Amino acid sequence: MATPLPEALEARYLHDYKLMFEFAQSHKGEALPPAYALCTTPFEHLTKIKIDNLKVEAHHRGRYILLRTLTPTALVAAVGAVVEDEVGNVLMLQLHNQESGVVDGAGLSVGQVLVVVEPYLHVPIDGHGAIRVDHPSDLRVLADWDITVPVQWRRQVVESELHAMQWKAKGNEAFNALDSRFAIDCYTQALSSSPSADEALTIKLNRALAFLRSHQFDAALRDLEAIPQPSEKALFRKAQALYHLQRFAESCEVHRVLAKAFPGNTLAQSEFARAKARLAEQQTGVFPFKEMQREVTRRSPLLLDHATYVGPVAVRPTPSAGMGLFTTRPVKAGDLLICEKAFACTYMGVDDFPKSTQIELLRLMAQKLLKNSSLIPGIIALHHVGYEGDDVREVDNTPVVDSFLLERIRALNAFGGSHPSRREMLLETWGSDGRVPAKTPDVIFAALWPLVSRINHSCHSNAVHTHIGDMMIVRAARDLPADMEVTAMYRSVHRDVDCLDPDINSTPALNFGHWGFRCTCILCNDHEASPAGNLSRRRELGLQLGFVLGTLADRVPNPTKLEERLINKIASTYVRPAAEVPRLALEKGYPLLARLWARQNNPRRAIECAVKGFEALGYVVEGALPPYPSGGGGGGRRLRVKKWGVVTEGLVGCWMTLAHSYRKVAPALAPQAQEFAKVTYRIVVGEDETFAETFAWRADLPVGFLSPER
Ligand SMILES: C[S@@+](CC[C@H](N)C(=O)[O-])C[C@H]1O[C@@H](n2cnc3c(N)ncnc32)[C@H](O)[C@@H]1O
Repeated sequence: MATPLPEALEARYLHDYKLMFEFAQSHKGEALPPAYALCTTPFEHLTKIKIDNLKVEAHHRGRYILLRTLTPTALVAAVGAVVEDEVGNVLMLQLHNQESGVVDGAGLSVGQVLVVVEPYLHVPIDGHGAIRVDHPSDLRVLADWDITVPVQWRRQVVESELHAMQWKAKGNEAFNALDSRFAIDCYTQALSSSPSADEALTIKLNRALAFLRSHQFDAALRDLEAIPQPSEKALFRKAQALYHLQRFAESCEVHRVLAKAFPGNTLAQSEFARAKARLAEQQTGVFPFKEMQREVTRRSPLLLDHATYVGPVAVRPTPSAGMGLFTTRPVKAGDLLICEKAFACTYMGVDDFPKSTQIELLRLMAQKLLKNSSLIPGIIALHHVGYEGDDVREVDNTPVVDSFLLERIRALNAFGGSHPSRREMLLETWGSDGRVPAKTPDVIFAALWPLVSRINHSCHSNAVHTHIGDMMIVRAARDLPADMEVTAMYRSVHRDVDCLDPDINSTPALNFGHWGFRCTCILCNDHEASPAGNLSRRRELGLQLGFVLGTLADRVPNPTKLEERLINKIASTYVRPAAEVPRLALEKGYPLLARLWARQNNPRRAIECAVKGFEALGYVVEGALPPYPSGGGGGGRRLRVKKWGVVTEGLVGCWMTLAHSYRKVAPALAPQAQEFAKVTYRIVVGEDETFAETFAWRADLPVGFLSPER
């Protein structure tokens, strides 16, 4: 018989429950404990231990502890619950990286029986002690009928002789009550209660649906593939499982069979269309970018339903930076190299506890892998120098994954950020004058894009990654030959004023410590070779220029000699030519001056400044400066970027200013300049489908849209 929780202890539980929240507060933001191995010993070889025998900060290898929750689980920093052992000793349980069923909503209910294998009693310096479970597979949530559950802890009477179909009915009931975990347990019990062949098929079909709902797509497929002559439902569910595993070609194959056999299934038709759309994206790299941009201003969380496209790139070893990404054929500036759906992605409000996105991302990664072990090899192969972990994939016939290994992978490979890339670009071009979509929420995201994570860093990168929701887009930032290593910028150290301060004991190149490398790009090398006096002067003048330009931008433009003098002084702090070492300190100066001259109706000065702006960032632009052919036809004059420099958000507006000014003095060059604005926009925003609508706004301004026909 089930025993109720002892009433006499109620007051104490309440006290402990309160304690739990205090405990959670004291663990908030606590770093991970030292890495420890997950339990790889089969359960049958473990022996039981009680709370009283646990030693502080010890991992009790070869042991397990049987616990019952006295409170519901609650999520504060980690998931916590008060638990007791069989003799009524009480302790906190602190769970990490567990599935949503444990984390969300009601979590684990009161009276749930659990096993923690090889328990670890962790006592942080200033906090309360707890059995801490970092590896999700070290926690086993027991079904009521599990033989390990003591009789007095059983919550319901389970007749030992239920028939398969009675278990199935129980499973259906749980499924309808949205308890997928319990439903799966019941169906599994049904399958081991000697069902007839036909009954087994129905049970598997039902269990597959419960697996689908709890995102266990591998397990759903296993059940469905065991059905010899798949029914309409079986085919539909199989197509769904394959879709969610991003196996779109196979999903379409199954849909084709389904459509032929059951042409009247309209839901299947629309799902088939969805799978075909994903397959087309995967194969062609053509995405509905405009719609995606619209979606991310409307939706939260910003998770999009799209495929991953791998363009002309491949992962290969590099001479000194581990693996890297290389082009497989020549590409042009702006070409799409990758458009990747995140493996896992989490968003939080900017005011949330800053570490929580990282903690949640780790949990999502762990859960996705545990639920779909076919994905484990691809993720654990990612860069993780510094922690090896055990290479055990399965214990007691259940997939396992080392949380500390995943944490290392997260730390070295995941990206985080705030604004969507388009918003960054809009802010850069228009400032905060209302052009930024008002509804775009301020969020912090953290996500893992496994293929993009193979790209190594360079401060002068030849590719740019941008994102729309959880889709990461990588485009070439200059023309690249075949077999060239693709690089991207992890962190913009050369724009960070603090990094440029020679008095502070940091140089840009050293700012990659967390990733374990020292950057040797041309910018970092030049920075280290530059006299300290030049660097401090550059920083000081840069701050002055920022201030002057900031005030100018807000009022009626009136460029003066002051800005030009400051810009020239900054230029003189660089020793090597800009075509070799781009001058990032001048990133904003010339483009803004160009814009101001254009507003002053002085196109020639505007063109001069815009071109200087490109040159300062390492560009070699041909055909841009006078003399221009007379007669307005342009005489076949071509504007040509002979060499691309650093691609920045601000340069889109600079190209538009150039186009605006050409309209007055060399009209044939205007559309050409605008085309370069579009390529630059494509690189820094990820797509150019929203280019026209962005620049149609305030067409009268020097950075407004020009050609009415576009
Ligand atoms: C996101 S991973 C990049 C892919 C990684 N090279 C791999 O083997 O999968 C980041 C790691 O790559 C290496 N790395 C990235 N950029 C580098 C650079 N410029 N120089 C040396 N190592 C670099 C560092 O070990 C860094 O921790």
